[in-house]
Amino acid sequence: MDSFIVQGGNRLIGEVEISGAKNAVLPILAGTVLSSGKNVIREIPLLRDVKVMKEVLGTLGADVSQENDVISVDSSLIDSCEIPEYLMRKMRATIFLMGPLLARFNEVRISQPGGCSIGPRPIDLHIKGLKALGVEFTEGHGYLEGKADELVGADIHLDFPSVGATENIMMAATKAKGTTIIRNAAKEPEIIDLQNFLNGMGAQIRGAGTDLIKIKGVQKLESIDYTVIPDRIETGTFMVAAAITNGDILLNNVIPEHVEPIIAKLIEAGVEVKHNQDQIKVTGVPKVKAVDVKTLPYPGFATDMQPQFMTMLSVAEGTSVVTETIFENRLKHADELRRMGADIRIESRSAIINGIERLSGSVVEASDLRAGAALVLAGLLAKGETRIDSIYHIDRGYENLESKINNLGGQITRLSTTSV
Ligand SMILES: CC(=O)N[C@H]1[C@@H](OP(=O)(O)OP(=O)(O)OC[C@H]2O[C@@H](n3ccc(=O)[nH]c3=O)[C@H](O)[C@@H]2O)O[C@H](CO)[C@@H](O)[C@@H]1O
Ligand SMILES: C=C(OP(=O)(O)O)C(=O)O
Repeated sequence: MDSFIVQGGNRLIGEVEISGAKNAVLPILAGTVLSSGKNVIREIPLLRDVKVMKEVLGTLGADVSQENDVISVDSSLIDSCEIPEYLMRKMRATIFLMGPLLARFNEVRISQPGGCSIGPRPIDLHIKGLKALGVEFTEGHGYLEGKADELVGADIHLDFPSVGATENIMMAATKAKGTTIIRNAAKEPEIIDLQNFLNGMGAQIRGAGTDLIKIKGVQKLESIDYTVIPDRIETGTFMVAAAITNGDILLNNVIPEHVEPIIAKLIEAGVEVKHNQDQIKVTGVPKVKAVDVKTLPYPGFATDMQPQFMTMLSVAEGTSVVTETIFENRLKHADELRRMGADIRIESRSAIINGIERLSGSVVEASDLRAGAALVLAGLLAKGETRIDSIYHIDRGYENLESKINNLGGQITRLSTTSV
């Protein structure tokens, strides 16, 4: 397993190009199963999760090829509706295949998906929605099988605006008979991107981005050439990097509207943020001010930015409270930040953070993707050297993180297992 060695203390200054969004590209790649032709998806970020998705599509029978940031998926030869257990457990996003496979074959065979250790991540809302469309599920020997004579549109109320359940139901309903309505749907920008992608294939979906999505079933979906949106979490991570290193970073290829809650919190913390249509400039300050953060479904503050903010607030002026409401166990990075000297106390789902002068370099472990990103940020502002182990989590969701940071004047090196 690789590790990062980060030398702290450098100001990050310059320009960075934001990659395509992991959370948009994964359901979109799964959605290519819905057509029977050659699909081209552009601005693909080079991530471990994308590699896994390509492998899954290949196992189903698709012909998948990649040149730089463009992936072609010829889904005409897909002839299987079963995902092997070893692939299912590699990441959470394998679950996105459930809707498209059901739409295409009226059948699917999967096991529980894997993913970061941030608390239990049930799939009951996905199942409940798909059942409403007429799918019957049976479970046994670690596998879950779904079958339907045909998918029929339904009126579905989600108990919680789950991103994945909204996307799975949207994809399953594209070819269902009649109209499906999803109420209390998730409103994340990646859902709008999925709607745009599916409508480009000929689907009839309206309402993504609001809490009511209407899907009128169609008989056939065509292949498509589609470019995914930029990653708002990578964007936010670099914004925090500028803020905490007293840096000055111009972020290119961004959609400022998607990071409004992050911009608002940074400004509240005393950081200067300016933007035009597709660029954001963040200028840090010697010391940020304490702010309280509570994660909520979009357009609330993203849970995927909570760990990075915890790093920032660990050196803020004053006391901050960070409350995680989306995932049950997503405060583990507090333990690692404490190893670096942070003063953080956990009370239930909140972290009470007394800002200290400076973190100190240490050996820490990434427990999940964003915890890993938070530790990289911590290493950048710490005194001395920080070693971050288990960075395979970070590779799931950040394209070339070390070279992007080094280009801005940071100092990160990757050590492979043999040299650690
Ligand atoms: C690939 C992808 O897009 N991942 C994102 C997606 O994950 P994901 O789609 O898994 O997140 P959800 O919105 O579904 O989960 C939010 C909450 O709902 C619960 N839940 C979800 C489904 C279900 O059937 N039952 C249930 O109880 C989860 O346990 C969690 O507590 O949205 C999360 C919340 O913004 C982000 O952190 C992830 O980065
Ligand atoms: C939790 C995350 O992703 P996933 O849902 O793919 O595990 C994340 O991106 O922070």
